[in-house]
Amino acid sequence: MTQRLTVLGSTGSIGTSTLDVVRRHPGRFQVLALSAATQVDALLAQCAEFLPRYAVMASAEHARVLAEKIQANSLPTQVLQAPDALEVIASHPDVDAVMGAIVGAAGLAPCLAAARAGKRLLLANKEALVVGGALFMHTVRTHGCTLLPIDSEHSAIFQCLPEDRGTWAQRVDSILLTASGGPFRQRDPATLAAITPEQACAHPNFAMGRKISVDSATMMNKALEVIEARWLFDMAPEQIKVVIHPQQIIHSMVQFKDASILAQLGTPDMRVPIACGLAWPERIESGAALLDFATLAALTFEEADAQRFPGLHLSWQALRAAEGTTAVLNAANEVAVDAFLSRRLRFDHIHRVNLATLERLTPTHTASLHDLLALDAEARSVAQSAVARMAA
Ligand SMILES: NC(=O)C1=CN([C@@H]2O[C@H](COP(=O)(O)OP(=O)(O)OC[C@H]3O[C@@H](n4cnc5c(N)ncnc54)[C@H](OP(=O)(O)O)[C@@H]3O)[C@@H](O)[C@H]2O)C=CC1
Ligand SMILES: CC(=O)[C@@H](O)[C@H](O)COP(=O)(O)O
Ligand SMILES: [Mn+2]
Repeated sequence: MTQRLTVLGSTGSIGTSTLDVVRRHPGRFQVLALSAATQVDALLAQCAEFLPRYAVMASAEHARVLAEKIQANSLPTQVLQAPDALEVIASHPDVDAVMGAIVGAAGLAPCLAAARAGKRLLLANKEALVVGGALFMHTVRTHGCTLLPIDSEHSAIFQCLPEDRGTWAQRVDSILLTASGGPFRQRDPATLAAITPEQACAHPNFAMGRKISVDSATMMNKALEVIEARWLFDMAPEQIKVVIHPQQIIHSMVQFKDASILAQLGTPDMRVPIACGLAWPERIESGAALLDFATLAALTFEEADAQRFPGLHLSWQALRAAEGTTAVLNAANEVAVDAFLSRRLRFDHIHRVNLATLERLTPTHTASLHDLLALDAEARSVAQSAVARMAA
């Protein structure tokens, strides 16, 4: 049966890869809704190709421009813009599956809406779990949502874990998240102050959005992924380990109680976990190249250097601190990365902003979406002040 799809963040790296997989399977998927923030012409082109019923832009001005162009091109798509338009397309009764590919905490409310509506939710937006993990997983469990991880490491773990979730506690010892180490894995830490956004965004294996690329360079991406794994797989913080594997052929591993390890391998191409999530439990062609073991170079592993990547350990610390501390860390990091990308903050000061924000703010209320969004806003304000102090 045709799967009717909403793609949140369709103009981004994950969004366009999702539509590339969809394009390869005519008749299997129907795109019901798409969303973007700023790229009007890219969304217009997607509307012309996939003819969705709805398109959402994040701001009224962008929505107005898109609506004019949709009309000028005689397309059938209705443009929506309202604070809750993303939630509307994420929970629409005619939608079967939602791809959560918005970057940052902005994706939390629509992903939660999809979970609350019991959708099949393909989750790339790791920040949604970092901000709202407990509430998010409670909503998934109580509303019949099928949650499928899209982040490559978590898709790998999902594929390696036994299907019967009830047996994990007896069978699984730990999770081994692999990390590339980013573009500065071998760079002298003393030279990190002069890093430019262009250098930081040059990921060794994946072409991704700018925010996650900077996170990979600081290894804050792996810190967010440790927190994401804690919630997705209900593991204690000490059961989640990180190992650098620069080639990113092994996408992550599960270590069992008997010392056996299962790993998932493949070409580093996000269309693989996306196709896996779109079709699960079936398997469909993704467009990715097959791994050629005859020409594959050595697979190597190393420990992350705490001096070069001081942010990595904040994940375990935040998970052990008061609930909501991971939301504070996420907000601080979003503010700091944005300041770095707009050349208002040094690369090596991203960690200092994160630390300063964590030191200033102890969360108290985290039970509802409203609480979490208020905490997110407060942490952003504290982090902005830290950025201003460091830039002065
Ligand atoms: N890229 C990758 O390979 C991977 C990404 N992820 C995760 O997937 C998510 C998306 O990453 P990626 O595709 O790289 O990011 P991109 O920056 O490439 O794309 C983000 C998408 O979200 C939209 N968007 C941005 N801000 C807002 C907002 N405030 N409200 C609504 N929409 C918004 C953008 O619209 P517009 O472009 O129109 O401005 C775009 O469509 C992130 O959480 C990331 O960590 C996980 C694993 C791998
Ligand atoms: C493709 C993906 O899932 C990204 O999270 C990517 O793996 C980044 O990896 P590193 O953060 O290890 O560089
Ligand atoms: Mn990842």
